[in-house]
Amino acid sequence: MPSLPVSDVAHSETPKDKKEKKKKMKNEALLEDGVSAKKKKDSKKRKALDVETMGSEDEARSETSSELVEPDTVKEKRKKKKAKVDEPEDKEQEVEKEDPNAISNFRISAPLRAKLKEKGIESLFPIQAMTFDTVLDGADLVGRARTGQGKTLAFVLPILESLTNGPAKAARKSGYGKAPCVLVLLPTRELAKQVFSDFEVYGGALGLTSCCLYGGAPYQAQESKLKKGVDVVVGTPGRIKDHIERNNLDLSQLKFRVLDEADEMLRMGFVEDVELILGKVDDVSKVQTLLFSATLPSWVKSISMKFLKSNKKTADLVGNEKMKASTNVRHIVLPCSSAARSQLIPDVIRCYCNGGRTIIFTETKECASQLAGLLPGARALHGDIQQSQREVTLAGFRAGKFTTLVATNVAARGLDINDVQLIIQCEPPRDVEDYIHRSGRTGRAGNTGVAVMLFDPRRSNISKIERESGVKFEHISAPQPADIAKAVGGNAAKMITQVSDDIIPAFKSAAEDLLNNSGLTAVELLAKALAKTVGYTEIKKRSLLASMENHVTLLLESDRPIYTPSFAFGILRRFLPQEKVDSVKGLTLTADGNGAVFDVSTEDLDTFLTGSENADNVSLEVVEALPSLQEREQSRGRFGGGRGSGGRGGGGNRFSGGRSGGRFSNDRNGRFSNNSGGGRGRGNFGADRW
Ligand SMILES: Nc1ncnc2c1ncn2[C@@H]1O[C@H](COP(=O)(O)OP(=O)(O)OP(=O)(O)O)[C@@H](O)[C@H]1O
Repeated sequence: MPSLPVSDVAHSETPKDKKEKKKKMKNEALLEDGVSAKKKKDSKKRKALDVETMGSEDEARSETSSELVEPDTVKEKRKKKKAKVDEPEDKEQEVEKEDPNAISNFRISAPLRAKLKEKGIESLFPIQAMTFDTVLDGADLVGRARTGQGKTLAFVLPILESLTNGPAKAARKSGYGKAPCVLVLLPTRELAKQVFSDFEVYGGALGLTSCCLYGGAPYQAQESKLKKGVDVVVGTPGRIKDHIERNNLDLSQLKFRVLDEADEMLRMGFVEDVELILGKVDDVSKVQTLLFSATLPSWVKSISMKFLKSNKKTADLVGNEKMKASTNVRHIVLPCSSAARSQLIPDVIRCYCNGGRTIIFTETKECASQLAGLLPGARALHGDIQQSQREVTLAGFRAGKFTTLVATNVAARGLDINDVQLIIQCEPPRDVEDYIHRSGRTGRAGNTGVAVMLFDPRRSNISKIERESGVKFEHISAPQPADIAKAVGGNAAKMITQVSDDIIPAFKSAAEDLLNNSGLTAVELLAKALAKTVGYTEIKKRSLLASMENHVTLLLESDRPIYTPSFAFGILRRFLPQEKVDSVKGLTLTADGNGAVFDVSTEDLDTFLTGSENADNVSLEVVEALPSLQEREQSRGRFGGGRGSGGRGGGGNRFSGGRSGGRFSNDRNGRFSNNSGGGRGRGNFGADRW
């Protein structure tokens, strides 16, 4: 474990000092689970960087795999080795003294250091600092850190150094037609392109060449790059396998293989392709294998034993920490029926996106297309969209040409897009890993963000995700007009004050007419102008339960506990005609077992309230905030849904943790099979979902 104390600055602070200090504090705050937390939790030293037992206890005993530890001497050793790379400049020495993670403290050569600085990177993030020497010195590695904490550079930097100044240098071939020495496998095309671009930028600084091989793009350009020869190949398993089978790709010279987002790649059914690709290396002892992800379910750890050497190292910045999702993200849940989603989402964006970008995740491709069509200015990204269009869409989103992307899980993993402030999940995902990765598209590299998950209280169960991700969800209800006005009013005012004064004369007489003839005060008129500026011209009251427009939420209580929905409906029938009882939406029991809440149309509100006044021992009132509600699992289990007290059987598939359909499953022996029955898993796996 690296010993990375951060010393205080004793001398009087220069502006540069202040900048460094600020950055350092930011990183410490961001990575409190990693490095600075260590300082705080001296007594619990091993908690933050916990050792992951690889496979079963027996397996672990038979292995020599170990967690990363950094004895005191390593830092000195690192300094000596670094001195061989080149001499530090004076100012670098200063930084080095202050910040043990400063890039000048690592064996990073001058051109790479310059490139990092050009990109604003002056010190390594904890996962990078922790694994740099290990990878450079030749070990296999399993690395886990939360989303957005820099896992990509954790493998890119030491690999590049190894190839140019380290152990792999001697073996590296050069010249026309050279076979690659690095192979990086990723689950999606978009992610492959992103990682490729890091290799291009940083590898380019060291004279190394890279290419990206992914499906949906023409073969020819990829073939000609391979023919010319490259140092690094990044790609998706299916296309890489195709190139191997076409004899375009020679893996005999490989020095590094990287499985990024390893669990997703294997879960998607790429396991056969991955095995075939990794099996192309004759002498495994000469190749280093690195495996990274923010989530490493136990079955991935088992499979890693097959691909990685027995003396592999593990760097786990999540470990046994309860919180597996990003700690920089505000995790929120909001009840909403599927019918109300498209009306609600624009207001959620208004309230929470803070002027930045939003990614909305849907469960199916069809939903993504439909929703993108309904939201002004939004575009869809999913597997049925042609690759060339996918690239245009993502490039447009990155460039800020539009600010709302509606995507399937194809965008859930790894994508690093600047200024994504808000993630909306239209319903709880099937797996906790999906939740962790989707919400991790915001709150990256020290920034903060908001992840809002919509759920239908009658259908979804969020407690499994809460339990397994360690997230404590903040419960909110649909933004009401006052919330929206508050959230966007400031923006609107800013937009108005930014309009040039030169424009005033042209509109002055129209403004005077309005003021004189509208019957409204100047403030009232200005309020209208502000609302119009941000496109909000109607007051729409929403229900709290299903977030439906022109509906309100009522709480029903009686002199007896309400244990079942049918009991609640029975009470309503005592004072309402059947057609009104049938119009009730989303009836859900309260957690205390004493009441039920439901939505009714504002038109029917009077009928309901008057009816209840005439009924004995019944109380009915409009609620402004939702009480705690029973979850589906709880109400069925306790009060007779016929699924047993665990609430997990039968239709519990969605949250059962079992992997349905063509998903990857593992049996007790740690052997893996793709239930879809052969073929490339991706095509068979959840065809409507990606
Ligand atoms: N040392 C560093 N200093 C500043 N920024 C960094 C550093 N390392 C990486 N970054 C930036 O942090 C962001 C997140 O990095 P990266 O995409 O590698 O995260 P990740 O851990 O792989 O996330 P995910 O699990 O979502 O794939 C990127 O924009 C990257 O450029």
